[in-house]
Amino acid sequence: MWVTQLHFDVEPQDVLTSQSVRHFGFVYTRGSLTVPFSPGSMADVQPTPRLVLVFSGKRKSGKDHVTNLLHARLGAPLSSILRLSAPLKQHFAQDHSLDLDLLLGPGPYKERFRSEMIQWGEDQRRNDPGYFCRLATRGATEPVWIISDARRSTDLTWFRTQYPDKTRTIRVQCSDQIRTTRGWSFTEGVDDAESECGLDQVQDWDWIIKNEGDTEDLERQLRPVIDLALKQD
Ligand SMILES: Nc1ncnc2c1ncn2[C@@H]1O[C@H](COP(=O)(O)OP(=O)(O)O)[C@@H](O)[C@H]1O
Ligand SMILES: C[C@@](O)(CCOP(=O)(O)OP(=O)(O)O)CC(=O)O
Repeated sequence: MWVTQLHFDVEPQDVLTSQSVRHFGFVYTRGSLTVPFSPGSMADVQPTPRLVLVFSGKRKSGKDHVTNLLHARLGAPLSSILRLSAPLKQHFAQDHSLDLDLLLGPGPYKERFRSEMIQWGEDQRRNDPGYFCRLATRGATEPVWIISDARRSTDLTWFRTQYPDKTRTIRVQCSDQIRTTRGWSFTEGVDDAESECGLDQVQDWDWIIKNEGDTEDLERQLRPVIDLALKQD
């Protein structure tokens, strides 16, 4: 087997906790990583998408609904949905013996653990604000990335720093009344915390999508996003 030396500008903790590295044998010395050279191990190199669509919005605004619709319109070979909360939930489910599928779904199960997950995620981000961005995107090979759930300005900064010419930001909005019909109720410590309010002051969204329930209207609003994604292919 060939062996190649790659230099990474990372800390040991970063490498040792990454999912992809767990899948491949390696020898790590500070600042460099020796990886068995195989097509699989190339997934470890930070990939370069052609377009990064970063969505955000308050809970029950419909981020998953809107990004699922966009993904359906663009198709799987062109795009993939990447959730920043997925690696967070995966770690959290493992540590606390929880049902990962239910945590990932839209139902009430995840709400029972939301505060704790926020806390746990913030502890990880304190050392490394890009931790979940990097884990969520690692190994993604599709040209168009649909990031479904930015929540903090550090999330936007991470994508804009990594992919300055490729990142576009989209805010999903709807009234609190409609969010309530979707199961939302105000929870202290969640709806007034950074997880939900961290991007409230942002003004320079590339698009704002009003997701108030009308599918035709939603499709119309997504048109310029879809056109951009298709044009870049
Ligand atoms: N435009 C819509 N039409 C019908 N149902 C919707 C629409 N937007 C969201 N929903 C539903 O509302 C619930 C919350 O939406 P979701 O996409 O999970 O929100 P978020 O990811 O922002 O928390 C889900 O059950 C979803 O199917
Ligand atoms: C701990 C979280 O990652 C949980 C996010 O879960 P979801 O992304 O499922 O939430 P909504 O879709 O907005 O309802 C939040 C965070 O602050 O990181």
